[in-house]
Amino acid sequence: MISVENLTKSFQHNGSTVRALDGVSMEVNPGSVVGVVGPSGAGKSTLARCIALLEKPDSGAIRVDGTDLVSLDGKALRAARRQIGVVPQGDSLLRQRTAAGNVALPLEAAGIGGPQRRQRVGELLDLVGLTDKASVHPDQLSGGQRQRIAVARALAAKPSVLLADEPTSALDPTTTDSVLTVLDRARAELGVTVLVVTHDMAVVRKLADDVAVLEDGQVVEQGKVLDLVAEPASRISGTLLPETDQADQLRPTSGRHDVVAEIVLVGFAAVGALLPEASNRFAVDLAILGGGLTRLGDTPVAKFKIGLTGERSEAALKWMIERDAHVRRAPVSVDGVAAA
Ligand SMILES: Nc1ncnc2c1ncn2[C@@H]1O[C@H](COP(=O)(O)OP(=O)(O)OP(=O)(O)O)[C@@H](O)[C@H]1O
Repeated sequence: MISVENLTKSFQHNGSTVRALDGVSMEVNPGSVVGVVGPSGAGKSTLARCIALLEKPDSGAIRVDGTDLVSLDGKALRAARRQIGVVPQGDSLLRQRTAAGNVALPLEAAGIGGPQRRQRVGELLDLVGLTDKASVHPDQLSGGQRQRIAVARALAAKPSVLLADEPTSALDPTTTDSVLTVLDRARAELGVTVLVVTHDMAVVRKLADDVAVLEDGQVVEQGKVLDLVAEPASRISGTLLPETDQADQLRPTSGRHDVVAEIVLVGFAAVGALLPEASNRFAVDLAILGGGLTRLGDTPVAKFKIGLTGERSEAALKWMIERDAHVRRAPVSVDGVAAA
């Protein structure tokens, strides 16, 4: 478990103080993929650099299994750094070295030689799906392939945490997917905890179990992605789920309903069965007025604006809430007609 506690970090810039981290606390569960998101300048990279022990915070603690890494120096600090593999922002491979040579770098630094090194490099190239590119130089690789080699290099010293700073920036969606697949494999096959700093919500959508949203150096939201999307007021919900109002514009004839509500359904069972079952069980007509279905990781998640018509509409809605549907009521006007 990594626990970041009340981290602060300021920089002097043109005579003024920039507070890059302003009391950041977060918990990272072992073996999870955590997305750190937020606008440009929010402090994401500074947080990543502090966790990677490349930057010393002004105050606060970074505990890994109870040990505060901020207080370490010398040999203990170098040993702690090896526990954290870093995929730096941008193109970080050495041009004059082959793909295999780049992956081998941390092993050389650790004094691992000969057959052991060759075997480990082979395993890592296999993990990132680039065995056939072992003797190719970075210039002959695509942007996505270069990033996958950077991931392999970051994993070479068998770290327990992999930290990737904007690993998919400047990549097209297909190439982004290939890099995300590699990060997912690192977690699944090596049990590595993955922390991804990104401004790209597609990364959170496809990969992250947990997310922390940074703004002006502070964490303004954090938690499990599937929990946060169910909270209507969460920022994550607003960005990751289909927009119900926009879809409404395509369907202007929402008409009169006894109850109008916005509903979030998480998981196959809820998405597939809850609405038809409620309609049947309570003999209500159920219209979908907007919204849609998406996937977060492997989990289907739906957000619909629904209109219920029939005497037992309220009971149907209550029944769905009891079965873990997350419901927000639409404003209802005085004559009982739901405002569209
Ligand atoms: N070495 C530095 N010297 C001076 N200011 C810095 C330094 N590093 C970061 N900052 C400032 O700290 C703030 C946070 O920067 P940081 O790079 O951590 O944000 P970010 O969320 O990663 O942004 P981006 O998405 O644009 O990379 C910004 O105002 C930035 O200008």
